This record gives sequence, structure tokens and C-alpha cells, in this order.
Amino acid sequence: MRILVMGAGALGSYFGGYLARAGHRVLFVARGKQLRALRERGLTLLPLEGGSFTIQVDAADTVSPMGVVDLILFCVKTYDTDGAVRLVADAVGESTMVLTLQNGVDSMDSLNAAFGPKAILGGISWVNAAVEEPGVVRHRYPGPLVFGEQNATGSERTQALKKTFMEAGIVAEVRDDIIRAIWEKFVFICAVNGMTALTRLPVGPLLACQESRELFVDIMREVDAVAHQSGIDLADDTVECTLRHMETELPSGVLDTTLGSMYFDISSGRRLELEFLNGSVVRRGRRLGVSTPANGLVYAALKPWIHGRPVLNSV
Ligand SMILES: NC(=O)C1=CN([C@@H]2O[C@H](COP(=O)(O)OP(=O)(O)OC[C@H]3O[C@@H](n4cnc5c(N)ncnc54)[C@H](OP(=O)(O)O)[C@@H]3O)[C@@H](O)[C@H]2O)C=CC1
Ligand SMILES: CC(C)(CO)C(=O)C(=O)O
Repeated sequence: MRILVMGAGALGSYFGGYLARAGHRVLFVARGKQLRALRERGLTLLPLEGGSFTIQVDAADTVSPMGVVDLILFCVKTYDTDGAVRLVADAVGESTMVLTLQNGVDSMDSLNAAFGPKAILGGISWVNAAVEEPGVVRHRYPGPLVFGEQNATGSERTQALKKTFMEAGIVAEVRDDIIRAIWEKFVFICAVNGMTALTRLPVGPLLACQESRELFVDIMREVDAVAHQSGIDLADDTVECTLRHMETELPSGVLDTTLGSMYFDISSGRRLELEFLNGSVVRRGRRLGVSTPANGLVYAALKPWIHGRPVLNSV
């Protein structure tokens, strides 16, 4: 397959790296230090099970070395969506699939508007990966790549793509109700990312403390209410199932290391995806008449960090 990774950071490098190792022709679109490292030293992946592998990769700051591709893995942060949409336009042809793995529920609208809904597959990654240093990506947390058609039907192309992922060593699942799956993750991720970024603590101690547990659950309930009001058919016990999954189905000790990507962003002084997580919930709630004080609290507390560590003019 001819594959373009738009945004060769943590997720893009992880998935693109496995696909390139399996023999697919992959172009990694990157910039800055990451681009230089990929070109000079190749891509090194540190898998969860230990060890590492390095592959030489094609990396560029434009799509022109590749032309029209079969698949675009759309992996930029949500605040970079518009620029990335413009950048990949020349790589999208009649049968190109654009699979977004971005968090949140906003970026599919931008992609649909740019390329038409037929081209766009919805996706969520439960894999957690991080750029450890330029060109080096660590896999931190297991999980499937879940994706599917937006129109709630199965398709041959999604089944073929799942086979491609699985053969490359990527655990993948197709869901016919991907929009619902994206909202289910949104319920979870607004609480996990919002609360771990705010408190700089992993999920374990947050759920063990009654007051912070209440805030955590309130965040999820508000997202659930916004989903219902938006016509998304989430199960009535989505919040309870999410909590039960975290507390009883994950291997013991995992919650004490579970931190959202926004935690890592704030800890490193990077920009936050806040507007597309808790901020999006607040704006949608306002529009739909759903009260969202818990998400509002997280949003207000983190907003000074939204462009990175605030600059202080100390005397
Ligand atoms: N990391 C994870 O484990 C998970 C992430 N996600 C979601 O996936 C998305 C991507 O996250 P993640 O991989 O962590 O993000 P990263 O910041 O690690 O990667 C994004 C990369 O895209 C690059 N980029 C952005 N715009 C351009 C451009 N115009 N040209 C070239 N390169 C560009 C960025 O460069 P630069 O650094 O210079 O900005 C960066 O290297 C987010 O929405 C995130 O919430 C979802 C599940 C898990
Ligand atoms: C699901 C989770 C926590 C896994 O990486 C995530 O999406 C994030 O960190 O943003």
C-alpha cells in the first residue's frame, strides 16, 4: 500500500513504523527536529514488550514525493488540523482513505468538509505512544486501533485495511458504529486527560479520593449528556461501564500509571488540545442547553496553559 503519515509524532510514527516494517511504502510528513532525525537516523520504535527496532524511512515536509496515496493516517494534534488538511490535499485521490486517529469529536467535521465523507474513516487509538527524543518513539500502553465507516455499515475496504494492520503487527478492530465509539472514548478521555493534566496525577489516586472521583465522574456524565443531546445513541450505562472497565477489567496497578496525553503535554510545557476536549464539551453544552460545570472548571483551570507554559514577568 502507498501510505502517508500526516504528522509523524508519537502515534503517526508508531503506526507508520509498523506498516513500513511490513513492507508498505510509507511517507512520514514531519517537521523540525523530528524531520531531521527521521532523515538522518531513521525511526526507532521501543515496543511495549521491550527491545527496539530501527528502520530507515522516507520523511518530508510535503506530500509531493509520494503523489496520490491509498491511505492517509491523519495524526496531527487537533489544533493543527486545518494546516494539515491543506498540506495533504494533493495526496487525496478518488479512492484514498483518510483515517483520523485524533482525539475529540471535532476534527472529522473539518476532514469531511475538505475531502467529502466518503473518503474519511473515523478512528480511535487506545495505543498510547510518546516521542522520547526526536526519531525515537516509545509504545507506553497497549490497545487496539479501532476504526470504521461513518455511515454505520461495514465495507470491504475497512476489512481489507484491518487485515493490513494485523499483518503488520497492529491490533485493529472495525466498528460499524464508529461515531458512537468515538463519543464513548470522548466520555473517557475528557475525564482522563482533563483530570490527569489538572492534578498531575495518574487515574488511580484520583479515583481513590472521593472528592476527585466525584469530579471525574461528573465530567463523564456531562459529556454523556452532551452526546445524548447531540443525537448520539450512547448506551444509558456508558459512564458506569467506563468506570467498571477501568476499575475491574484492567490489570492490577495499571491505573497508577494511567496518564492522558494532555498530562504529558502540560508537563513538558507543550500546547494543549483543551479546546477540542473539555472546551468542546463546554461550547457544545452551551449550544444544546446542557449544563457542564465540571468540564467548565477543568477548562478554566487549564486555559492559561493552552499555548504552553505561561510566560511570567517576575520582578
Ligand atoms: N500519543 C498518544 O498516545 C495518543 C494520541 N492521540 C491523539 O492523536 C493525535 C496525535 O497525537 P500525538 O501523536 O501524541 O501528537 P504528536 O505531537 O506527538 O505528533 C503530531 C506530529 O505532527 C506534526 N505536525 C503537525 N502539523 C504538521 C505540519 N503541518 N507539517 C508537518 N508536521 C506536522 C507535529 O510537529 P510539531 O511537534 O513540530 O508540532 C508532531 O510531530 C492527537 O489528537 C492525540 O490526542 C490519541 C490516542 C493516543
Ligand atoms: C486513551 C489514551 C489515554 C491512550 O493514549 C489517550 O487517548 C490519550 O492519552 O490521549
